[in-house]
Amino acid sequence: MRKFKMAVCQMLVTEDKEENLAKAEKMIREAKSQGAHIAVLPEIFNCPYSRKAMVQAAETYPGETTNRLSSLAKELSMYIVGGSIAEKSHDKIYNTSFIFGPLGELLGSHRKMHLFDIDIKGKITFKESDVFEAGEKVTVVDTEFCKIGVAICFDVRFPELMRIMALKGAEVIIIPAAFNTTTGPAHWHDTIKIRAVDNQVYCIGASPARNLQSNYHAYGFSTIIDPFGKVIAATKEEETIIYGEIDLDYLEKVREELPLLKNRRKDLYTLTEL
Ligand SMILES: NC(=O)CCC(=O)C(=O)O
Repeated sequence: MRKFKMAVCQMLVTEDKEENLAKAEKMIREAKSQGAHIAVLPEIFNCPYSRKAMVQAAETYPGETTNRLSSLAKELSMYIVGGSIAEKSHDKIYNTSFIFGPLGELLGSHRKMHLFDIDIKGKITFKESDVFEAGEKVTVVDTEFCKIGVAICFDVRFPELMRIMALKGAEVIIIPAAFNTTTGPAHWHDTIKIRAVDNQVYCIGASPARNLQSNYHAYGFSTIIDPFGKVIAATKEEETIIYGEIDLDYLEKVREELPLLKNRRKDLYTLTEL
């Protein structure tokens, strides 16, 4: 199939894990009823984005959250990009996205590679590395439609990672994220857009809705951008689902008409991973 429908579930995440899992399920069911083939959840969707909550909610794989996502993917016969959760592995915790196919099978998982450690004076200080270890591999999964790259939030700021995914064949890059109200307005829209334009991919940014009861105020503004940089779906802070059609023939046309990937000077520069 050269065209398929993507749903981004911008869910409101609360302190109640069961409530979050039920909300995710409800939104994914709604996405399916609207004809979506792939549903995407936001970064850390089963608990608040805080050190204490993430440590408490951490689960091994397989575990409660991933079992539920896998069963739902199978029942609905759809792809689910499970945002991310705190994944416990041995004595470490990772910020991990689990991706399930329509048989409920695990297609891949991405452990956030770049941890969100920032200190913008008087605005926002966050040290994700107090909780998480960084992941070490680039994630591109195969689906019946195309290859899909998955990276998590702060990862999107590293253009080499996005380029490697495109060079590994990704035509869609999905970014479960939770930008904040300082860097969100400044960088979220432009960063997602330029990653789509540079790599001539569909770029999908999936945020939680903004919860003013929580200590960390997610920016929201989930979006789907096409390979020419056009916003094909977007929202603001509220809880909602956005939908967009991914058209692989259009992507091919953009790549033919504006041949960026083809015209790289590999004789002069290269990425060492490839
Ligand atoms: N959860 C995150 O990685 C937040 C990233 C972010 O807000 C940024 O500015 O980058």
